[in-house]
Amino acid sequence: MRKHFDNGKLKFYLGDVRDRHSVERAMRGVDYCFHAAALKQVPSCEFHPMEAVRTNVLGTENVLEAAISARLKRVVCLSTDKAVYPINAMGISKAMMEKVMVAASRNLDATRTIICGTRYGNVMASRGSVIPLFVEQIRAGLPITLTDPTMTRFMMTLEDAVELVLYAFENGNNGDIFVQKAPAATVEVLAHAVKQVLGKHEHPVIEIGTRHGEKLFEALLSREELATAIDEGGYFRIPADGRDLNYSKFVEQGEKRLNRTEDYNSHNTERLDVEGMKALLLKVEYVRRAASGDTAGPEN
Ligand SMILES: O=c1ccn([C@@H]2O[C@H](COP(=O)(O)OP(=O)(O)O[C@H]3O[C@H](CO)[C@@H](O)[C@H](O)[C@H]3O)[C@@H](O)[C@H]2O)c(=O)[nH]1
Repeated sequence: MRKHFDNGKLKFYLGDVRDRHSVERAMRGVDYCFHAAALKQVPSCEFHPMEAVRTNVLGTENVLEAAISARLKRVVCLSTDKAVYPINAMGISKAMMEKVMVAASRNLDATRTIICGTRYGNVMASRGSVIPLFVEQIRAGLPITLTDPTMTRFMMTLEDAVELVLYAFENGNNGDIFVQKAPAATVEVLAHAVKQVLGKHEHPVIEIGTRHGEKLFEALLSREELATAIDEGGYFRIPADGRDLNYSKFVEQGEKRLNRTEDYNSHNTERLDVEGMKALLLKVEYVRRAASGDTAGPEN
C-alpha cells in the first residue's frame, strides 16, 4: 500500500486494534478516524466466536477510548446488516460493536468528539465474497455453487459504501447510525447475471445448501428502528435512544413509539432482475475487467 500510493502525507503503523497502546500511538495528532477494522467472514467467525469478540467488540472499545482521549473530532464506525436481528457470531459481535459505539457516544460533548456509525450490505466483489468466487468457478470450468437460489442480499458497489461513510462523516450526530437504501437480488439472479456478463450463458450451476450461520435474507433496519428512523432521501438516520442513564428514566418510563410490522430487508427492498443485476455488476471495475478476460483478482 505504501508503495502503491507513494504519498508523503500517508503514515503507516504496525499495530492491532486489540492492543490499546498501539491504537493510541496511531491516534496522536489525528482529527478523524474511520474504524473499519473487523473480522468480517461469517463462517470463520462461527468457528472462532471469541476472536470476533476480541477484534470487533473489544477492538472497537480500544479505538473509541483512544479517539476520545486524543480528542479526535469525528469517528465513523463501520457495521453491517448482519448486526440486525443477528444469528451468527459475526453479526452478534457487530451488533455489540454498535452498542459499544452508541454507549461511548452518550456522554460526549459534541463540540469535542462525535462518534457515529454506518451499516451496509454486501459490497460487490469485495475480497473473499461470492462474485469473485463465481468468476473463478467459471474460469476454472467448475460449476457455480449456489447456496439457496432464493436467498437475497443487498447489493452495493464500493463507491456506494464510500458515499455512505462520507454522508455519515458529514452529517452524523453522536450515536447516529446511517443506512443507505439499496436494491437486492437473489443469488440465483446474481449467478445468471455473472454468467451472462462473462459470456458463459450455459455454464452449469449446482445447489450446495446454506452455509454456517447464514440467513435467507438480511435486514438493514429492524422494525423497532424503522419506527424512529429519519428518512433522509437516499439514507436512513437511526438516532440513538436519547434517554440518559438515570435508572428510572431508562428502566421504568416508557416511550411512545409506533410499532412497525416490517423491517427494511433484502426481501422487501427494490428487487433486481437479471438485466438490472448485470447493469449493476458492470459498474464494478473488477467485473468489467473479468468480462474482458483479465484474470487479476479484486483489489478491495
Ligand atoms: O459458494 C457460494 C458462496 C456464497 N453464496 C451466497 O452468496 C451470498 C453472498 O455471500 P458472501 O459474498 O460470502 O457474503 P455474506 O456471507 O453475505 O457476507 C458479506 O456481506 C456482509 C454484509 O451482509 C458483510 O458484513 C460480510 O463481511 C461479507 O462477507 C450469500 O447469500 C451466500 O449464501 C453462494 O450462493 N454460493
